[in-house]
Amino acid sequence: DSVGDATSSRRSGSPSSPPTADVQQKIDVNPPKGTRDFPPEEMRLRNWLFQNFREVSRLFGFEEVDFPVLESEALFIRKAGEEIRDQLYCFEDRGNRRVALRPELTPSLARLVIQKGKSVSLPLKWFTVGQCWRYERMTRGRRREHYQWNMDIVGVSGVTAEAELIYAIVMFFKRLGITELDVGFKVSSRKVLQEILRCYNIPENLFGNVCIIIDKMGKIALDDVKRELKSTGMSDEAVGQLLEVLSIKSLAKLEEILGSSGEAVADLKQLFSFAEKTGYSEWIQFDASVVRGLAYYTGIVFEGFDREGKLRAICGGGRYDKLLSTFGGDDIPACGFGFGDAIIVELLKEKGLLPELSFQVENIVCSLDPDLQGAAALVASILRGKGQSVDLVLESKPLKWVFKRAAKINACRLILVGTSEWQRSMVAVKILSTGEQYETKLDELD
Ligand SMILES: OCc1cccc(Br)n1
Repeated sequence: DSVGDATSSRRSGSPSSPPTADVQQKIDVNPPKGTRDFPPEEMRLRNWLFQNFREVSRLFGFEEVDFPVLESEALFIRKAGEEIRDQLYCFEDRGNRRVALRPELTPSLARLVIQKGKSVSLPLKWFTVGQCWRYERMTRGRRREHYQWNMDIVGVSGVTAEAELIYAIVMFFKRLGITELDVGFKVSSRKVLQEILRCYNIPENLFGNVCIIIDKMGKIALDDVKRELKSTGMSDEAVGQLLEVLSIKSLAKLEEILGSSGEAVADLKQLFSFAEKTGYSEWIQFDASVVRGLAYYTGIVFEGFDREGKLRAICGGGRYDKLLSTFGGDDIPACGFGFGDAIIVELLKEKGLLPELSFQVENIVCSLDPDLQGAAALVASILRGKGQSVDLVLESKPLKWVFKRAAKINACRLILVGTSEWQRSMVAVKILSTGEQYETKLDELD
């Protein structure tokens, strides 16, 4: 119906004004605030990064999926006061539907899993790399879009799933030359919070809100965190005890406080044991203050951080066992993570690990005689048919211009279609790195 809308507005709306002869007011050539263009050099880096996302996902046996950037707004409306809600890029479309540019990918994944229902066998291991949006007041000058790599495991209730996800990210870091001396993962479980809140008879329905408030620790003043916690109805004592537990950095200490019978300690001990056995325990550490800022996490949560503390969280994820059922789906356990494309590039720059990615074309083909432009196109198509890249010079240009362009596009070979050679079904070849040149029959050109 959007086409109809467009047409109807043209039919009923203002007639398009005839093209004016004078030069139009120059348009703003910058992309919208908070968004980025990807010119060739930036696009090469982005493709390199995404290729690494995809290769790690392949190594772990995950299948690629994708969803619309535009989703029903309802998918992201959660009561718990999350930042992601405040910054939702949402609007009413021409069909009077409330829609939003997705701020994250997990709700879309949950929607698709429910939609697929019994037609998909569990466990599902899906990954995606997708652009996500937030409408943030530009006062903070932050981006409004980024690309996120997500890996999700649906249908596995044990922490082997979280261990697998964290290990996938460890392998990704290793591929890029980032080591455990550069980054680490803070790991905790929302069940720690749950067990504390139960001790203080805090109602379960406040759980999400309390998590969101705690996630602000370190981002807003501690007194403001305390005030927000009290505003949920928590007593001073409960707030004090909660903050005390959240400062715990050792699993042994946590076990002293919570005992060893609870699920929180059991899950975390198992996760650390898997990390030990898989060989990445030096990458992870327990930190009770990690809760993550999304209301739907129910168990293990983790976030990647740079040990120099210069950057915001590099990635983050956790278990969200109730998300599918809150959407009306079955009660299926799930966990996953999101990994943004911007912070990692800042880290790579910091560490001097940005790759050198140059553009290269194998052949530049040109004819010096305008009557042989067609012949040059034939030579190009023969080479392309053999899987070789060709920059075909499309206008009659002096040889000096051709050599300059050959250097610019990093061409390996220059193929010249000249009048005398062509009459003998030959072309001239120049290897640009060595200067070696020779003639060859067209059908022997390889
Ligand atoms: O990490 C939160 C987020 C979501 C959407 C867009 C951007 Br930029 N950042």
